[in-house]
Amino acid sequence: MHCWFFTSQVFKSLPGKALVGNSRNFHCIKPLLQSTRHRPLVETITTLRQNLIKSLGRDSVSDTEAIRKQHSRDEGVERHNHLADLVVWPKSTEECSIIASLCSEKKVPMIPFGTGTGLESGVCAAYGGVSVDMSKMDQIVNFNPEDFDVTVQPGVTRKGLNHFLKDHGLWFPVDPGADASLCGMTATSASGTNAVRYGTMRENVLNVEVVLADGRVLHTAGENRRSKKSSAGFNLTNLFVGSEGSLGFITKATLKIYGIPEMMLSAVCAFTTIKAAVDTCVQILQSNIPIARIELMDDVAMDMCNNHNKLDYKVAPTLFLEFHGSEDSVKSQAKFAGEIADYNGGSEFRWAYESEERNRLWKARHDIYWTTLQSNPGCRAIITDVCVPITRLPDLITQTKADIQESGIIGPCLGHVGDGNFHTFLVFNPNKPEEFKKAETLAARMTKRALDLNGTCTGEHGIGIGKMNYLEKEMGPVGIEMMKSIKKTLDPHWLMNPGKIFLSEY
Ligand SMILES: Cc1cc2c(cc1C)N(C[C@H](O)[C@H](O)[C@H](O)COP(=O)(O)OP(=O)(O)OC[C@H]1O[C@@H](n3cnc4c(N)ncnc43)[C@H](O)[C@@H]1O)c1[nH]c(=O)[nH]c(=O)c1N2
Ligand SMILES: CCCCCCC(=O)C(=O)O
Ligand SMILES: [Mn+2]
Repeated sequence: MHCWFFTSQVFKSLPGKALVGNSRNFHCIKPLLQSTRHRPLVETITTLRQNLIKSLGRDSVSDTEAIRKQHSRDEGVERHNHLADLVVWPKSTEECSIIASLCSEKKVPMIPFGTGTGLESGVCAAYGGVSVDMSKMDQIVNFNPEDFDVTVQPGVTRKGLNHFLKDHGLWFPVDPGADASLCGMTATSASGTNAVRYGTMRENVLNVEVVLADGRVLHTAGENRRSKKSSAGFNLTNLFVGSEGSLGFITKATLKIYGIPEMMLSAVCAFTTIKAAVDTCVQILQSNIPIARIELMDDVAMDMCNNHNKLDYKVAPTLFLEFHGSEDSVKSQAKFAGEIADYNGGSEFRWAYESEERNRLWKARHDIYWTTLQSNPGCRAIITDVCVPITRLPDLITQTKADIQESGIIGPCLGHVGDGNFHTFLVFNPNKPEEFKKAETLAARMTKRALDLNGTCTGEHGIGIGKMNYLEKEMGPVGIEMMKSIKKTLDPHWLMNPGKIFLSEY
């Protein structure tokens, strides 16, 4: 198996089991957890496997290498190739609780697995252990259309839920580009293009059921509670939003849902400079137009988007906008936004009412990562995800663009400018370490800039392994210490998804 990894330092093989697989230029993109943790011993895994089969049935447990590989990485750039020792599929909260108890008894790591569309290596098996694939728990367990809430198990994806909801004139608007599991989206505090109007997962999760590392079951807002708001004690629900599998298994999520708007109007508008485009975004938001989504794609992204999708948009910094509401309200919102765009030199406005045309436009935006890779065959990309206060965005993106242009690296800038959150895809050839080094340096410089501008290293993709280094700077020592003391309370043996989020254990 040819696999390649990159390092700013030579990979430190972990104590315990030898690394699986041979590879040229074997490196690791980030220093793994500096810990004395060992992978589980073979005999421990053998006994655990027998106990799991006894409890769950043979069809719910696998140690096949191909299945372990499939569960040991996500859609982000590869950071190492350690494999989970086992993969299990719980069919209920009770079975998930049994898995947690059996693994805890043997002190074996557990990694919740949703649909593997994460980007920061959140599901990879840094220290072996058991990958717990939640996909067989795939029911919509409680639907209250009149109260605008629904409760789903972890195998339900966002498109699956919307397919169910649409016949009721309802939808769930948080829309990462992938068809991710809703509990995985909860675990990474995911977001998407609709966040400007509808918020992120953080604002749309009312309650979660969690199986803790020792098998206990927790309902973070109280069992079956689904009020839109509550001030009853600590907000345990939001403790698990963004926990990235490090605090427990999310086995149910109660979500806010919304009426499908009477009308959705999309528009595309080109600008002469990135600054003009982003200034337009800031002014639209400051004018309090209740815009649903506003996304930026720079000239590099537009060029690849046109070529890949046979489109003919202007190759220039472009805003993708969408307005939701009654026909009158949508038209007046669009008119006002159009005037602001004109003021900033916007041109080539193209409107789309029909869902087919709108979906085509937004698919081009959602698929831009794959478009970038397919436009640069054989390459990979470091994906950045900084988020800053909206007024800081124009300068940050302009400086980032200048750095990328100076570096010679291909690096489209795009994303959720309505939230102050944007991405670059810093493309590099895996056989040219100097390109990787440039991409990594650009990512580090951009992230430092965002942190210096009172922002964050990750607006929506989470920390995983990819951003462990940045979290320490972002949160400071007391913040990290507080997070670890919470983790120690919930997972005293550090068994839930070890090797992620923190550079060191307790
Ligand atoms: C093409 C494309 C486009 C996008 C994105 C990906 C891709 C491939 N993403 C990233 C990704 O879709 C997002 O991080 C999802 O929340 C991941 O959900 P999965 O179910 O795939 O989780 P996945 O299986 O990848 O796991 C992610 C993390 O959550 C944990 N986890 C998963 N299920 C859990 C459960 N039931 N209980 C506890 N922990 C659990 C895992 O342990 C891991 O740490 C994204 N993201 C975004 O926010 N905005 C965006 O716009 C996009 N766009
Ligand atoms: C497969 C990687 C997707 C890159 C970034 C996805 C995202 O957050 C977005 O497009 O927005
Ligand atoms: Mn995004």
